[in-house]
Amino acid sequence: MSAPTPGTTPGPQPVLPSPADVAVLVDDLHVRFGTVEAVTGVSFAAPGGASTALLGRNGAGKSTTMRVLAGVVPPTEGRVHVAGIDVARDPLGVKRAVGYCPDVGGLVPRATPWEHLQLAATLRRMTGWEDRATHLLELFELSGVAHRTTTGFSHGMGRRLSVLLAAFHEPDVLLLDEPFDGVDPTGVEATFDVVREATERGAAVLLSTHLRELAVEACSTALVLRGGARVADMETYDLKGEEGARAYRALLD
Ligand SMILES: Nc1ncnc2c1ncn2[C@@H]1O[C@H](COP(=O)(O)OP(=O)(O)OP(=O)(O)O)[C@@H](O)[C@H]1O
Repeated sequence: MSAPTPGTTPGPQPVLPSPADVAVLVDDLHVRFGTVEAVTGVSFAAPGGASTALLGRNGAGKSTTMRVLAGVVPPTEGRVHVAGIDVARDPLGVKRAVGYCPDVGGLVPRATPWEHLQLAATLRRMTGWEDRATHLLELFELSGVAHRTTTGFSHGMGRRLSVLLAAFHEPDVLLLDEPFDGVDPTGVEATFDVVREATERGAAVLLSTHLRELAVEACSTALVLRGGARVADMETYDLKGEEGARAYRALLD
């Protein structure tokens, strides 16, 4: 991966591997909503066993890109393969293959966390899932509310449950959109654990956030978006500390 000098225009688009060789392949993705061009020709590849942060300001196109990867929003143009599946041809197959924590919503208000897990296990025909469910509820400190409906959950509790549900079935591609939004330090640490566990078993993790420091902690590489376009593709090491903060600001301005 390469990073352009901060403040300059990005270099040429990356040379992309074959979809069979990577967990996620995005080739010249465009997404338009009427006259709004949310994503304007983004290309990147994400391998299994690695975590990639999608960084950028509000409106940069992060969530739209994540929705395409989750099979929720179709690409207007471009080629997108997730876990070997073409999202335009088989969005349902993609939905089955990934674990997706959307930036908002996704929870059933009248269901408890345990019922969410039961439902996910049933839909995915999982057996022997109870120990993992119990472990994850403890990790995210949700054991005490496992049998309470999510209606009265705080924003942070809902976010923690959404991350937990995305990771529950150990997907080959884990998509976390703004997992740290409003989440306390315990939830942040639990999310780091889930990302580490996923990459250690060979999954690809894509994590969208505008929080540079947490992206550095959670991910090994970063894709920086601005105005729907890719402006850098770099090691998160280069975004560390004061120098990293300056480099990041230069990419956004
Ligand atoms: N369904 C939609 N209809 C119209 N415009 C949309 C829609 N979804 C996204 N957009 C527009 O596309 C652009 C990119 O939005 P997106 O949500 O992908 O950005 P983001 O980087 O995730 O921002 P944030 O950090 O605020 O979540 C914005 O201009 C947004 O208003």
